Amino acid sequence: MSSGAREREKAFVEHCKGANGLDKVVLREVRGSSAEVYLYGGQVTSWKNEYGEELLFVSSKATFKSPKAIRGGIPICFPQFGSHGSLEQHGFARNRFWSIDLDPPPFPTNSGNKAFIDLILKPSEEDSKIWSHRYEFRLRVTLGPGGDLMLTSRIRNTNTDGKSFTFTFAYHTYLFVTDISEVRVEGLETLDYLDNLKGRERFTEQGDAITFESEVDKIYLSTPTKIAILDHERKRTFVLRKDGLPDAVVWNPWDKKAKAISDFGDDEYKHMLCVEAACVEKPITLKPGEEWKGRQELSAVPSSYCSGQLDPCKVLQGG
Ligand SMILES: O=P(O)(O)OC[C@H]1O[C@H](O)[C@H](O)[C@@H](O)[C@@H]1O
Repeated sequence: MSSGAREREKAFVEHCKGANGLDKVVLREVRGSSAEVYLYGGQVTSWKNEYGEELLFVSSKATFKSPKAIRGGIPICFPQFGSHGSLEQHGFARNRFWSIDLDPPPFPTNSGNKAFIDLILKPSEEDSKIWSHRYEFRLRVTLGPGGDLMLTSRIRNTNTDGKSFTFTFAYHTYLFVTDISEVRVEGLETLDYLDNLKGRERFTEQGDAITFESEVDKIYLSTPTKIAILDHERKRTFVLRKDGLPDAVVWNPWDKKAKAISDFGDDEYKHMLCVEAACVEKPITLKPGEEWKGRQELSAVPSSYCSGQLDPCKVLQGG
Protein backbone atom coordinates (compact mmCIF):
# COMPACT_ATOMS: atom_id res chain seq x y z
CA MET A 1 0.00 0.00 0.00
CA SER A 2 1.40 3.46 -0.85
CA SER A 3 1.96 5.88 2.02
CA GLY A 4 -0.79 8.09 0.56
CA ALA A 5 -3.22 5.18 0.63
CA ARG A 6 -2.12 4.36 4.17
CA GLU A 7 -2.77 7.95 5.25
CA ARG A 8 -6.23 7.78 3.68
CA GLU A 9 -6.93 4.52 5.52
CA LYS A 10 -5.84 6.14 8.77
CA ALA A 11 -8.38 8.89 8.22
CA PHE A 12 -11.13 6.25 8.37
CA VAL A 13 -9.73 3.85 10.98
CA GLU A 14 -7.62 5.04 13.92
CA HIS A 15 -6.10 2.73 16.53
CA CYS A 16 -5.63 4.44 19.90
CA LYS A 17 -6.09 4.16 23.65
CA GLY A 18 -9.36 4.75 25.45
CA ALA A 19 -10.43 4.78 29.09
CA ASN A 20 -7.94 3.10 31.48
CA GLY A 21 -5.48 2.72 28.60
CA LEU A 22 -7.67 0.10 26.90
CA ASP A 23 -7.19 -0.39 23.16
CA LYS A 24 -9.79 1.36 21.09
CA VAL A 25 -10.51 1.82 17.40
CA VAL A 26 -12.16 4.98 16.11
CA LEU A 27 -14.04 4.82 12.81
CA ARG A 28 -14.70 8.08 10.96
CA GLU A 29 -16.66 8.91 7.86
CA VAL A 30 -16.11 11.89 5.57
CA ARG A 31 -19.34 13.65 6.52
CA GLY A 32 -18.32 13.68 10.18
CA SER A 33 -20.00 10.65 11.74
CA SER A 34 -17.90 8.37 13.95
CA ALA A 35 -17.94 5.23 16.06
CA GLU A 36 -15.66 3.79 18.73
CA VAL A 37 -14.96 0.13 19.40
CA TYR A 38 -13.10 -1.27 22.42
CA LEU A 39 -11.15 -4.50 22.00
CA TYR A 40 -12.31 -5.25 25.55
CA GLY A 41 -15.65 -6.92 24.89
CA GLY A 42 -15.42 -6.23 21.14
CA GLN A 43 -17.76 -3.48 22.22
CA VAL A 44 -19.00 -0.42 20.38
CA THR A 45 -19.09 2.38 22.97
CA SER A 46 -19.87 5.41 20.84
CA TRP A 47 -21.75 6.20 17.66
CA LYS A 48 -22.05 9.83 16.63
CA ASN A 49 -23.91 11.40 13.74
CA GLU A 50 -22.44 13.99 11.38
CA TYR A 51 -23.22 16.77 13.89
CA GLY A 52 -21.17 15.00 16.56
CA GLU A 53 -24.28 14.05 18.58
CA GLU A 54 -23.92 10.83 20.58
CA LEU A 55 -26.55 8.23 19.69
CA LEU A 56 -25.62 5.46 22.12
CA PHE A 57 -25.90 5.50 25.89
CA VAL A 58 -22.91 4.73 28.10
CA SER A 59 -23.36 5.08 31.83
CA SER A 60 -21.37 7.78 33.63
CA LYS A 61 -20.60 4.98 36.11
CA ALA A 62 -19.28 2.51 33.50
CA THR A 63 -16.01 1.08 34.83
CA PHE A 64 -14.05 0.09 31.67
CA LYS A 65 -12.26 -2.46 33.83
CA SER A 66 -12.03 -6.23 33.48
CA PRO A 67 -13.84 -8.42 34.47
CA LYS A 68 -16.90 -6.16 34.48
CA ALA A 69 -18.55 -5.56 31.12
CA ILE A 70 -18.77 -1.93 29.97
CA ARG A 71 -22.22 -0.58 30.92
CA GLY A 72 -23.52 0.84 27.66
CA GLY A 73 -22.85 0.93 23.94
CA ILE A 74 -23.34 -2.47 22.32
CA PRO A 75 -22.14 -5.38 24.48
CA ILE A 76 -22.13 -8.74 22.68
CA CYS A 77 -24.04 -11.47 24.52
CA PHE A 78 -22.50 -14.82 23.57
CA PRO A 79 -22.69 -17.81 23.96
CA GLN A 80 -25.59 -17.22 26.33
CA PHE A 81 -28.17 -14.47 26.51
CA GLY A 82 -29.45 -13.75 30.03
CA SER A 83 -29.13 -16.14 32.92
CA HIS A 84 -30.77 -19.21 31.34
CA GLY A 85 -27.89 -21.66 31.06
CA SER A 86 -24.74 -22.73 32.84
CA LEU A 87 -22.66 -19.63 32.07
CA GLU A 88 -22.47 -16.20 33.66
CA GLN A 89 -25.24 -13.72 32.75
CA HIS A 90 -25.01 -12.86 29.01
CA GLY A 91 -22.03 -15.19 28.46
CA PHE A 92 -18.39 -14.21 28.39
CA ALA A 93 -17.74 -12.49 25.04
CA ARG A 94 -18.50 -9.10 26.58
CA ASN A 95 -15.69 -9.32 29.09
CA ARG A 96 -12.94 -10.88 27.03
CA PHE A 97 -10.14 -9.11 25.20
CA TRP A 98 -10.73 -9.45 21.47
CA SER A 99 -8.01 -9.10 18.82
CA ILE A 100 -7.85 -7.27 15.53
CA ASP A 101 -8.53 -9.78 12.75
CA LEU A 102 -5.87 -8.95 10.19
CA ASP A 103 -6.95 -11.43 7.57
CA PRO A 104 -10.72 -11.96 7.77
CA PRO A 105 -12.34 -14.25 5.22
CA PRO A 106 -13.94 -12.11 2.52
CA PHE A 107 -17.58 -11.08 2.65
CA PRO A 108 -19.67 -12.11 -0.37
CA THR A 109 -20.45 -8.47 -1.18
CA ASN A 110 -17.79 -5.81 -1.16
CA SER A 111 -19.67 -2.61 -0.50
CA GLY A 112 -16.74 -0.22 -0.79
CA ASN A 113 -17.14 0.97 2.83
CA LYS A 114 -13.84 2.25 4.18
CA ALA A 115 -14.58 2.82 7.87
CA PHE A 116 -14.68 -0.66 9.31
CA ILE A 117 -12.74 -2.90 11.67
CA ASP A 118 -12.60 -6.69 11.94
CA LEU A 119 -12.24 -8.26 15.37
CA ILE A 120 -11.88 -11.86 16.40
CA LEU A 121 -12.46 -13.82 19.59
CA LYS A 122 -11.17 -17.35 20.13
CA PRO A 123 -11.34 -19.36 23.34
CA SER A 124 -8.41 -19.25 25.74
CA GLU A 125 -7.50 -22.32 27.78
CA GLU A 126 -9.35 -20.81 30.73
CA ASP A 127 -12.44 -20.30 28.55
CA SER A 128 -12.34 -23.94 27.44
CA LYS A 129 -12.85 -24.94 31.07
CA ILE A 130 -16.17 -23.12 31.33
CA TRP A 131 -17.39 -23.76 27.76
CA SER A 132 -15.58 -26.71 26.22
CA HIS A 133 -15.89 -25.74 22.58
CA ARG A 134 -13.58 -24.33 19.96
CA TYR A 135 -14.89 -21.47 17.87
CA GLU A 136 -13.89 -18.43 15.88
CA PHE A 137 -16.11 -15.42 16.45
CA ARG A 138 -15.49 -12.71 13.86
CA LEU A 139 -17.09 -9.34 14.31
CA ARG A 140 -17.04 -6.62 11.68
CA VAL A 141 -18.10 -3.13 12.77
CA THR A 142 -18.75 -0.77 9.87
CA LEU A 143 -19.66 2.88 9.75
CA GLY A 144 -21.39 3.54 6.43
CA PRO A 145 -20.89 6.76 4.43
CA GLY A 146 -24.34 7.95 5.59
CA GLY A 147 -23.44 7.31 9.23
CA ASP A 148 -25.19 3.94 9.58
CA LEU A 149 -23.65 1.55 12.10
CA MET A 150 -23.48 -2.09 11.01
CA LEU A 151 -22.38 -5.06 13.07
CA THR A 152 -21.87 -8.44 11.46
CA SER A 153 -21.01 -11.51 13.51
CA ARG A 154 -19.71 -14.70 11.98
CA ILE A 155 -19.38 -17.59 14.40
CA ARG A 156 -17.76 -20.82 13.29
CA ASN A 157 -17.59 -24.13 15.09
CA THR A 158 -13.94 -25.25 14.94
CA ASN A 159 -14.30 -28.26 17.26
CA THR A 160 -12.04 -31.11 16.25
CA ASP A 161 -13.86 -33.68 18.41
CA GLY A 162 -16.91 -33.80 16.12
CA LYS A 163 -19.15 -32.03 18.65
CA SER A 164 -21.86 -29.52 17.80
CA PHE A 165 -22.47 -26.53 20.05
CA THR A 166 -25.51 -24.47 20.84
CA PHE A 167 -25.71 -20.79 21.78
CA THR A 168 -27.98 -17.83 22.22
CA PHE A 169 -26.96 -14.32 21.21
CA ALA A 170 -27.79 -10.61 21.41
CA TYR A 171 -26.44 -7.24 20.34
CA HIS A 172 -27.29 -5.58 23.67
CA THR A 173 -27.78 -2.11 22.17
CA TYR A 174 -28.13 0.84 24.59
CA LEU A 175 -29.73 3.68 22.62
CA PHE A 176 -29.46 7.21 23.98
CA VAL A 177 -32.90 8.82 24.26
CA THR A 178 -33.85 12.27 25.49
CA ASP A 179 -36.70 11.19 27.77
CA ILE A 180 -37.83 7.58 28.00
CA SER A 181 -41.43 8.61 28.74
CA GLU A 182 -41.55 10.28 25.30
CA VAL A 183 -40.23 7.26 23.41
CA ARG A 184 -42.26 4.92 21.22
CA VAL A 185 -41.24 1.64 19.61
CA GLU A 186 -42.91 0.54 16.40
CA GLY A 187 -42.73 -2.90 14.85
CA LEU A 188 -43.29 -5.09 17.91
CA GLU A 189 -47.03 -4.57 18.43
CA THR A 190 -49.25 -7.71 18.41
CA LEU A 191 -46.21 -9.99 18.77
CA ASP A 192 -45.66 -12.70 21.34
CA TYR A 193 -43.01 -12.07 23.97
CA LEU A 194 -41.38 -13.76 26.94
CA ASP A 195 -41.52 -11.55 30.02
CA ASN A 196 -38.24 -11.69 31.93
CA LEU A 197 -39.96 -10.01 34.87
CA LYS A 198 -42.39 -12.94 35.08
CA GLY A 199 -40.06 -15.93 34.76
CA ARG A 200 -40.10 -15.79 30.97
CA GLU A 201 -43.85 -16.46 30.79
CA ARG A 202 -45.26 -15.97 27.26
CA PHE A 203 -47.70 -13.11 26.52
CA THR A 204 -49.03 -11.31 23.45
CA GLU A 205 -48.41 -7.59 23.01
CA GLN A 206 -51.36 -5.31 22.34
CA GLY A 207 -51.98 -3.54 19.07
CA ASP A 208 -50.50 -0.16 20.01
CA ALA A 209 -46.92 0.98 19.57
CA ILE A 210 -44.92 0.36 22.73
CA THR A 211 -44.41 3.16 25.24
CA PHE A 212 -42.69 3.21 28.64
CA GLU A 213 -43.89 4.02 32.12
CA SER A 214 -42.25 1.32 34.26
CA GLU A 215 -39.58 -1.39 34.17
CA VAL A 216 -39.60 -3.44 30.96
CA ASP A 217 -37.64 -6.61 30.22
CA LYS A 218 -39.20 -8.50 27.33
CA ILE A 219 -38.00 -10.85 24.61
CA TYR A 220 -40.20 -10.30 21.52
CA LEU A 221 -40.31 -13.40 19.35
CA SER A 222 -40.03 -13.75 15.59
CA THR A 223 -40.12 -10.02 15.00
CA PRO A 224 -40.03 -8.18 11.67
CA THR A 225 -36.53 -7.37 10.43
CA LYS A 226 -37.16 -3.64 10.93
CA ILE A 227 -37.95 -1.92 14.24
CA ALA A 228 -38.26 1.83 14.79
CA ILE A 229 -37.52 3.66 18.03
CA LEU A 230 -38.97 7.16 18.01
CA ASP A 231 -37.47 9.82 20.28
CA HIS A 232 -40.22 12.44 20.12
CA GLU A 233 -38.46 15.11 22.07
CA ARG A 234 -35.43 15.05 19.77
CA LYS A 235 -37.55 14.35 16.68
CA ARG A 236 -35.17 11.50 15.94
CA THR A 237 -35.96 7.95 14.90
CA PHE A 238 -33.59 5.04 15.21
CA VAL A 239 -34.20 2.32 12.68
CA LEU A 240 -32.86 -1.08 13.64
CA ARG A 241 -32.61 -3.67 10.89
CA LYS A 242 -31.54 -7.22 11.57
CA ASP A 243 -30.79 -10.42 9.81
CA GLY A 244 -30.33 -13.91 11.25
CA LEU A 245 -31.65 -12.70 14.60
CA PRO A 246 -35.38 -13.47 14.89
CA ASP A 247 -35.98 -12.02 18.39
CA ALA A 248 -35.73 -8.54 19.87
CA VAL A 249 -35.13 -7.76 23.54
CA VAL A 250 -36.46 -4.50 25.00
CA TRP A 251 -35.09 -3.44 28.40
CA ASN A 252 -35.30 -0.44 30.65
CA PRO A 253 -34.56 -0.99 34.36
CA TRP A 254 -36.60 2.04 35.53
CA ASP A 255 -35.94 3.72 38.89
CA LYS A 256 -35.84 0.87 41.42
CA LYS A 257 -33.71 -1.57 39.40
CA ALA A 258 -31.45 1.33 38.32
CA LYS A 259 -30.54 1.98 41.95
CA ALA A 260 -29.58 -1.68 42.39
CA ILE A 261 -27.11 -1.68 39.46
CA SER A 262 -23.75 -0.51 40.78
CA ASP A 263 -22.42 0.82 37.46
CA PHE A 264 -25.59 2.67 36.46
CA GLY A 265 -26.66 6.14 37.67
CA ASP A 266 -29.94 6.41 39.62
CA ASP A 267 -31.61 8.65 37.02
CA GLU A 268 -29.90 7.34 33.90
CA TYR A 269 -32.82 5.06 33.04
CA LYS A 270 -34.56 8.18 31.70
CA HIS A 271 -32.00 8.53 28.93
CA MET A 272 -31.58 5.00 27.64
CA LEU A 273 -33.47 2.18 26.06
CA CYS A 274 -32.05 -1.18 25.14
CA VAL A 275 -33.41 -2.66 21.93
CA GLU A 276 -31.43 -5.73 21.06
CA ALA A 277 -31.38 -7.88 17.93
CA ALA A 278 -31.24 -11.33 19.45
CA CYS A 279 -31.68 -15.05 19.09
CA VAL A 280 -32.99 -16.38 22.38
CA GLU A 281 -36.10 -18.53 22.05
CA LYS A 282 -34.64 -21.02 19.58
CA PRO A 283 -30.89 -21.40 20.22
CA ILE A 284 -28.54 -21.83 17.28
CA THR A 285 -26.73 -25.13 16.84
CA LEU A 286 -23.58 -25.39 14.74
CA LYS A 287 -21.90 -28.61 13.67
CA PRO A 288 -18.11 -28.62 13.30
CA GLY A 289 -17.17 -26.55 10.25
CA GLU A 290 -20.52 -24.73 10.17
CA GLU A 291 -20.79 -20.95 10.39
CA TRP A 292 -23.64 -18.71 11.55
CA LYS A 293 -24.05 -15.07 10.58
CA GLY A 294 -26.08 -12.40 12.40
CA ARG A 295 -26.34 -8.74 11.47
CA GLN A 296 -27.66 -5.59 13.09
CA GLU A 297 -27.79 -2.27 11.29
CA LEU A 298 -28.69 1.01 12.97
CA SER A 299 -29.52 4.33 11.41
CA ALA A 300 -30.78 7.56 12.95
CA VAL A 301 -33.03 9.82 10.88
CA PRO A 302 -35.37 12.77 11.49
CA SER A 303 -38.67 11.38 12.83
CA SER A 304 -41.07 12.76 10.28
CA TYR A 305 -39.18 11.20 7.40
CA CYS A 306 -38.84 7.83 9.05
CA SER A 307 -42.34 7.34 10.39
CA GLY A 308 -43.65 7.86 6.89
CA GLN A 309 -41.10 5.48 5.48
CA LEU A 310 -42.07 2.76 7.87
CA ASP A 311 -45.78 3.01 7.59
CA PRO A 312 -47.32 4.08 4.29
CA CYS A 313 -50.72 4.54 6.02
CA LYS A 314 -49.23 7.27 8.18
CA VAL A 315 -48.02 9.09 5.09
CA LEU A 316 -51.47 8.88 3.56
CA GLN A 317 -53.06 10.14 6.77
CA GLY A 318 -50.42 12.83 7.05
CA GLY A 319 -49.43 11.48 10.51
O1 LIG B 1 -26.74 -6.10 34.07
P1 LIG B 1 -26.54 -6.90 32.83
O2 LIG B 1 -25.99 -8.27 33.11
O3 LIG B 1 -25.71 -6.19 31.82
O4 LIG B 1 -27.96 -7.13 32.19
C1 LIG B 1 -28.80 -6.08 31.89
C2 LIG B 1 -30.12 -6.59 31.29
O5 LIG B 1 -29.85 -7.19 30.07
C3 LIG B 1 -30.96 -7.69 29.31
O6 LIG B 1 -31.65 -6.70 28.66
C4 LIG B 1 -31.83 -8.59 30.13
O7 LIG B 1 -33.04 -8.90 29.46
C5 LIG B 1 -32.10 -8.03 31.48
O8 LIG B 1 -32.74 -9.02 32.27
C6 LIG B 1 -30.83 -7.57 32.18
O9 LIG B 1 -31.13 -7.01 33.42
